Amino acid sequence: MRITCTIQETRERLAEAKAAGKKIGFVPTMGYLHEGHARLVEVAGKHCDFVVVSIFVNPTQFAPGEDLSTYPRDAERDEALLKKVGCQLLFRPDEKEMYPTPSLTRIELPELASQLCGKSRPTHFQGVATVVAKLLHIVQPEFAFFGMKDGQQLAIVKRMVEDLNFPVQIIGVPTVREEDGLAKSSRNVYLNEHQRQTAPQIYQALLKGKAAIEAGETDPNRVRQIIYSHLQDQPELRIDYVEVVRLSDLQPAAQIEGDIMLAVAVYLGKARLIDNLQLHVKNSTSGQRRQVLDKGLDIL
Ligand SMILES: Nc1ncnc2c1ncn2[C@@H]1O[C@H](COP(=O)(O)OP(=O)(O)OP(=O)(O)O)[C@@H](O)[C@H]1O
Ligand SMILES: CC(C)(CO)[C@@H](O)C(=O)[O-]
Ligand code: BAL
Repeated sequence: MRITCTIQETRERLAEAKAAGKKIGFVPTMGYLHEGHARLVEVAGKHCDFVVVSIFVNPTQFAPGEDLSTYPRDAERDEALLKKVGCQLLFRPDEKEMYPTPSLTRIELPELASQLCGKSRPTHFQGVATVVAKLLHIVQPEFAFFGMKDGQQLAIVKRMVEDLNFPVQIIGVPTVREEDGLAKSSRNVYLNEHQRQTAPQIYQALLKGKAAIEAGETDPNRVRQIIYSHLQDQPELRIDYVEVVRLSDLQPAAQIEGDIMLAVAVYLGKARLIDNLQLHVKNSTSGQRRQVLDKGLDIL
């Protein structure tokens, strides 16, 4: 695995790979890697023959008062994990390399970015979209891989790429979970033992919402209420939001039909945790049971 810290050297390595006919897959991350990231790299490796991972804790997606300065970092462990899972190039720029001067260009998708996490993190997705655009321009991959755990981020990146005709296909990868259902996340390290025991209730709440849909619930507000009250029963959790939205535009779903997302954000101790279920619901027309499918890996 090669490691680059500059954009120029990254481009040189990529030019060599492209000249050798390699198909480039890209996995952008903020480091402190876990099995969720490893899965993205493995999926990328199955479909591409040169996998690039970036590690950059992007300051512009953190608001003042958020956890930029305490965001967990472990460069050596990250390097070892990436070598094991088959990354060919690790791009690890510092802030000066990515922002030699403050960026005066910003990419905004206000209709998508103001929903869900955007209500408590109003500048977050502008930072994400802009840095992802920069990274995609630097790496110019054929495929880029993002986790479905960050469902709003995935929807925003997909839409940006479509609207601005980036020559890349964005692939969503299903959420990797701990055995007890908690979505793997770098921020889980903020949880103390007791909070860690409570955290799987987030997934349990989402599963209750899904079970209600499977049992025939047709009212999105009722599904939302079921998830909400399960979370409310957990004394340590503070709910940021519970929403049932359409995946296409992240607007509240008017009905339980088609591609929808049950999405949750909670505060638990020092951590703000998000999770979601992305479902495809096919309502029956002639008395058959409704079909509720988990949306899987995007078809490549
Ligand atoms: N459990 C997971 N399963 C699948 N993909 C994941 C998982 N966790 C993170 N990812 C994906 O890895 C990529 C990099 O994410 P990031 O480095 O922010 O990790 P994270 O664990 O989500 O961190 P954070 O705790 O800040 O949310 C994103 O595309 C994200 O969706
Ligand atoms: C996509 C990303 C690397 C942009 O900084 C970040 O938001 C993340 O790790 O999900
Ligand atoms: N994976 C999301 C990055 C963030 O919360 O800043």
